[in-house]
Amino acid sequence: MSYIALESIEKRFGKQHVLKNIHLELGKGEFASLLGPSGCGKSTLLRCIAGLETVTSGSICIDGIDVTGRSPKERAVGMVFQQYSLFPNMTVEQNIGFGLKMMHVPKQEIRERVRAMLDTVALTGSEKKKPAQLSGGMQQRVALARALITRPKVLLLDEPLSAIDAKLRKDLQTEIRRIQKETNITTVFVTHDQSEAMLMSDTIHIMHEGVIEQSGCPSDIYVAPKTPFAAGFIGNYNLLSAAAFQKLTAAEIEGENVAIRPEVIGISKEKPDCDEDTICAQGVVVESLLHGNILSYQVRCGDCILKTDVLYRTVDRFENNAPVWLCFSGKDFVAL
Ligand SMILES: Nc1ncnc2c1ncn2[C@@H]1O[C@H](COP(=O)(O)OP(=O)(O)OP(=O)(O)O)[C@@H](O)[C@H]1O
Repeated sequence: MSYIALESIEKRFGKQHVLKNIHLELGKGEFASLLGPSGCGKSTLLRCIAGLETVTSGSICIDGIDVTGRSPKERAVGMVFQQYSLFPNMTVEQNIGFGLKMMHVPKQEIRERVRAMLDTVALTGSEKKKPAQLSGGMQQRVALARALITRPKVLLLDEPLSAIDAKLRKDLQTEIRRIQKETNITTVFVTHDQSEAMLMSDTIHIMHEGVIEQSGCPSDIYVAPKTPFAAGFIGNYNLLSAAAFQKLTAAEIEGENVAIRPEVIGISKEKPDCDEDTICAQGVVVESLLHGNILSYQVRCGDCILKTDVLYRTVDRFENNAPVWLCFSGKDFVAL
């Protein structure tokens, strides 16, 4: 049975229809991401699960209990937001223990649970510090500890890493996942960053204009997007109309569109020796950009521009306007 089950969720703000017939199920201990661009309804959906927004229709069950009409407190959810929202005048340990104090938990027990939680979030030694003395990443770990200490049934994370700089953000992604696994807490994570969702999640739900367009494990979504939107959002796929693709390659396809990942397309000066399953097209380099160790080319082939990503490990680099050949396996494109 699902630990969290959302059935036919609709949410309207006046005339604006923000969530449309959302179905979502999570197993106990699952880490699910809601992934989508700004304004697609991710935070609203999370707030509906938390009870901070009421749904227009539909039902929400947590641990077998219908919580649709219940207050946030009655739902036993812990939440972490983008803003750290810690109490600035309290120490780290006071911030973490606050929820337990409100629940009138005995002082000795609060001390023990705070100590254990400091250990879980790797903040032992910082207990007497005030939030202003901590880095952004440390503050977010305090926020996480504060959300977890009351042992909620569900952890809801609303873009908790978006205010944190890139290097630290990578560390915290791994750290949050470690803590989530260690506590086995069922978690819904909102992000607009596809690589973050890929790295952290058991399941990804791609949202677009209030609808869940595709759900699945990260690798399945990456290799087999089901809609042009999913393909554009998750794998930086090349998207071509079927007609344009056929003109270019003469390949037989079913569907209206074709999606090809940039990294499956090879680029070379000469036409490569290839078997009948390989598709080759001649083109001209329009642009090249170096992203770390990945060299991204844009190549004009007929009426289309195709992106191709190659590992930058040699001194060879095609200049703009250089004539090139692109080739990829006939198995490596997705018809949508
Ligand atoms: N309380 C509200 N009243 C009216 N409209 C709202 C309210 N909350 C959200 N909306 C609208 O609902 C839509 C979805 O917003 P939401 O914050 O859920 O999107 P999001 O995908 O989380 O985007 P972002 O990443 O920018 O927060 C937006 O058009 C927003 O303006």
